[in-house]
Amino acid sequence: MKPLLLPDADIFYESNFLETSKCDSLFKTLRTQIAWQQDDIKLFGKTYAQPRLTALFAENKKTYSYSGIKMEPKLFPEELLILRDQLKRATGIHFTTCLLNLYRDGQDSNGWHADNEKELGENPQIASISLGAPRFFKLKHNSLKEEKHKLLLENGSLLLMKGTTQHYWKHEIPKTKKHVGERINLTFRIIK
Ligand SMILES: O=C(O)CCC(=O)C(=O)O
Ligand SMILES: [Fe+2]
Repeated sequence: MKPLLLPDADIFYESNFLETSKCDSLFKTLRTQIAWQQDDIKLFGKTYAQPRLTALFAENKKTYSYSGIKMEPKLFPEELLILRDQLKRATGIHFTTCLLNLYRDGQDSNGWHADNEKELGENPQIASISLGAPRFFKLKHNSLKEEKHKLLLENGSLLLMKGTTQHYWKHEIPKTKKHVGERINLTFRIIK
C-alpha cells in the first residue's frame, strides 16, 4: 500500500484492492440486496435529509452514533464477512463494523468531518473500499491551512486511515456537477 505522506496523518492508498470483475458483482449484490436508508441529520440545530443512503452491519450489536443519528447494525452478510477477512489478511486489523454509503449521483455527498466518535476509540482505524463511479476525496488539516490533499477513489480501491489522522484532518466527498454514476463506499471500523 502506498502512504500519502501528509503531516500528522497515517493514510495509505491501494488502487487495485479488488479485481474489476469482483467489483461489478459486489456492486450489484450490495445495490440490490441492502435495505438502504436515508436518515435525517441534525446540524447546528437544523434537520436535513442526509445527502446519500446508508446502512450499518457488524459482527456484534454495538450501535454507531454520529450527526445526531444512532444506527443499529444488522449482522454481516456473507459478502461483507469475506471482505472483512480479506482486509484482515491485507492490514492485520480485525474490523467489527461496516458503515456503507450509497452516492446515487453527483448531488449526493459527504460533508467535511472527522471520524472521531468515541465508539471508534482514541486513534480510529478505518478501511474504506470504493465501488462504482470514481469520486474525489478531499482532505484538509485542522490548523495548517495550506495542507490540503485531493485524491480520486477508484473502483476497487482501498483507503486506510489510522494513527492520529482523525485528530488533525477532516475529509469530504464533495458534490459534483459532472454526470457521475452510482458509487458505493464501505467503511470498515472497529467498535467494541
Ligand atoms: O465515501 C467515502 O469515501 C467517505 C465516507 C466517509 O467519510 C464516512 O462514511 O465517514
Ligand atoms: Fe468519514
